[in-house]
Amino acid sequence: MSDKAAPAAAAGGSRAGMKKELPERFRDYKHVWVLIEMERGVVHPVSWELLGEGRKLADKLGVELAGALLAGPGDASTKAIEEAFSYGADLVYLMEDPLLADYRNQPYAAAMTDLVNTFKPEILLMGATNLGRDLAGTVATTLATGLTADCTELAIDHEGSLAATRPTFGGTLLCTIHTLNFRPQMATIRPRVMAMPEAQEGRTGRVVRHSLVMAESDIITKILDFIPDANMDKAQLAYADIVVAGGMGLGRPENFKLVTDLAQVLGAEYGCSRPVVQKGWMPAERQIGQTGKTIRPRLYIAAGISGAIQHRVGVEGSDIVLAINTDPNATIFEFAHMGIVGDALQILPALTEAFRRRLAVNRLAG
Ligand SMILES: Cc1cc2nc3c(=O)[nH]c(=O)nc-3n(C[C@H](O)[C@H](O)[C@H](O)COP(=O)(O)OP(=O)(O)OC[C@H]3O[C@@H](n4cnc5c(N)ncnc54)[C@H](O)[C@@H]3O)c2cc1C
Repeated sequence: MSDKAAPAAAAGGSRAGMKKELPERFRDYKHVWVLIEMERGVVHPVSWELLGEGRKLADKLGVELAGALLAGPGDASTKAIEEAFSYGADLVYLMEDPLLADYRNQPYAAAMTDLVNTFKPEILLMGATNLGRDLAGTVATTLATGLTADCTELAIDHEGSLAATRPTFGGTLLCTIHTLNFRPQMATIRPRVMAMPEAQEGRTGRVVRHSLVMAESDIITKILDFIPDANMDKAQLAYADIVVAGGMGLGRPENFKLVTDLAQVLGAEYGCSRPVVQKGWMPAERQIGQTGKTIRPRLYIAAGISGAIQHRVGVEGSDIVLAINTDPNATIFEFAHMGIVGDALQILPALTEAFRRRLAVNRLAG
């Protein structure tokens, strides 16, 4: 690692093979950037997912991939930087300042805007998290650039523009927005939509330090206290190893206890399909699918869920999908890895009991 500034462009000839020549005013804009979102020393995993995706975009453009890390002094930045390199970053732009220790829109937006104006990223990606959504809007407005929010897919089109896909009209359509005429081209991306990249141990890169020019007296918000986030379970659902979900096939709200019982025995998170939320049987943060959470667990158990496309897009990154459905022709069996044709009201409690016994035996066996 070094504190030297980055070279002007990556080796490999930038924009090779792209059809459109860039306007003169865009010539200085290089690199694909990802915000490494860190709060209280903990990096949000969406940052690594975006570095994995950013790597593909940067390779397509023939430019470098950078992480932008805003942190308070001693916020475990060294570990975060090493991880960023291992997940594909060539360099990390680091701003360390006491004003960046905890997220506040004003200093974070000032820091990000200054970094962008100084180092000119071509593409800037952030997670569609609470922090990312709040920050990206302010940064895009300040920079007078376009922002495609809540994306589910990213690509580089034949002109070398970012092509960012997101649901629109309440999820009834997917639209792809091409942002060739903006710099930086900004997008927020939903957690878990992109696969987690393989870490390459020992991979290293450069660190470029930059200072924040701001005083506490410039900031209109003050942090008085921290209150635990009542919605933390949302994040846990998206990143859970095992998820058990129920759909309309469960018939009545009381029957969702069969889902939560199995989830509890397996140490899993639980979720549901959209009509279940619309009926008020489960809270909205438990909805899985195109207009809910995207999940990528090792095991997804779907009980009484038909497998409509809007549900499927939220679960198809799961390693194993186990479907329980009375209808042998249900769509979910087209993409499930394992299926049980039968009544979920009987099968769920049977699975819960079987797992309970097995886990008890395992515990006794040490
Ligand atoms: C714009 C838009 C966005 C959407 N976004 C989402 C989204 O994010 N997530 C989402 O899930 N949906 C979403 N939907 C809705 C989606 O199209 C489906 O309507 C929904 O997924 C169906 O939910 P379901 O499978 O629970 O219910 P149903 O389609 O009613 O399916 C119930 C299933 O249960 C089975 N069944 C019945 N009884 C039993 C039993 N005793 N045991 C086992 N199986 C049984 C049936 O055979 C059937 O397959 C969206 C729709 C639109 C238009």
